[in-house]
Amino acid sequence: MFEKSTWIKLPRNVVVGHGVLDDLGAVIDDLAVAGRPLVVTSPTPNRLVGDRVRTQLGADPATVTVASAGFDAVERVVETARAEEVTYLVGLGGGKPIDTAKMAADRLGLGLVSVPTAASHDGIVSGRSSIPEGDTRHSVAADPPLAVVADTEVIAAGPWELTTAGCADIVSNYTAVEDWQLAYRLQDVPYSEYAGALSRMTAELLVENAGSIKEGLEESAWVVMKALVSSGVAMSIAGSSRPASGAEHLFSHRLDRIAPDRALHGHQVGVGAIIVAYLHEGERGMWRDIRDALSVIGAPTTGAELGFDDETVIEALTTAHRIRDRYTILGDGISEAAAREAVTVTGVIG
Ligand SMILES: NC(=O)C1=CN([C@@H]2O[C@H](COP(=O)(O)OP(=O)(O)OC[C@H]3O[C@@H](n4cnc5c(N)ncnc54)[C@H](OP(=O)(O)O)[C@@H]3O)[C@@H](O)[C@H]2O)C=CC1
Ligand SMILES: O=C(CO)COP(=O)(O)O
Ligand SMILES: [Zn+2]
Repeated sequence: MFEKSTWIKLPRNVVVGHGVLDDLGAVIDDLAVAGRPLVVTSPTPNRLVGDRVRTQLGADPATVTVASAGFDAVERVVETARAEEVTYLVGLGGGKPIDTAKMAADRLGLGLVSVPTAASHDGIVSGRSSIPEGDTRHSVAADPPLAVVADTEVIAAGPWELTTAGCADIVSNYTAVEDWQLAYRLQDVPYSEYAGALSRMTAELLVENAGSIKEGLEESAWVVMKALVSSGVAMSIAGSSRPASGAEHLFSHRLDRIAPDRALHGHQVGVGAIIVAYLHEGERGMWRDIRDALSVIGAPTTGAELGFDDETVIEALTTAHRIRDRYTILGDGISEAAAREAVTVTGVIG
């Protein structure tokens, strides 16, 4: 029995490769979003490639530079877009400017072109926007970018830790799907076989190929970008972040509340995925494969590597279920003893 219609929103053009920044003008022509753009960027990406992007966008496009994310930055973009009478936005950089632009584009009812300079998490391609503000850290629905132009030469030249964070965000899809299936079985949460299978396959491929993802190899940026796109598509099919966000994301959002910006999103959810895989499957489960894949890539596998002491890790794990109304293996909360055992056995603390 069909209860409702499904509206799957996806990017129309996804261009990933060496030097594709120079194809941005052609990609935008193909989208037929004629008119005046507003570039939303942050200091480093603007310095690195801002002029190269602007030269392809016609006469002297306006630019908003976002130094830190928040609703005030979204408001600044909205006001500038209205004042400049722009017809589409270009988000240039990591998650901070791209998500700011995504939320502003949604408010304005305008299209967004995403030009990531870092493959740091799947928000750079997805229909989810996450603006850190007050106690809210998790994403909300937003239209996905009309197009994604990801230049692997630019991304590979950036800090390797941003790419390892993107890898870890993908690896965490494994436990996200486990949690989603659990919620389906125990709580009748709607589950999409297509989105679940795509998301799990994306995580498994990355775990299997972890050995070939290496610093200094541009191909690694290409592999990770494709996986991030795949994860974004899974979320679009699901119409929620469920395929890519379970208890490991709740744990990360809780860490963000305790200490914003101490560690990268992807690194936190990667460590969360080790713990959550153990909670799901016990000693003989997937947690070792997840830990080993993260370790081979060079992503953190312990609380200390994230910059958190043992007690903070346990506090985050025992309170993570309060972050949002999303059923996971954490249920209504796990005991301190269970949390301590999970993080000790997996080597996340100690
Ligand atoms: N929509 C979603 O599902 C999600 C959204 N998010 C959001 O994304 C944001 C975090 O994303 P993240 O990408 O980590 O953050 P940033 O956009 O802040 O980028 C991380 C750092 O990398 C720098 N940088 C970016 N590109 C390059 C490059 N090519 N070379 C050198 N440095 C570079 C930035 O410089 P500078 O400081 O100059 O900007 C910044 O210091 C948060 O605001 C968060 O809320 C996070 C997870 C999921
Ligand atoms: O980061 C995400 C998926 O990787 C989005 O998840 P949240 O909805 O938990 O913010
Ligand atoms: Zn994530």
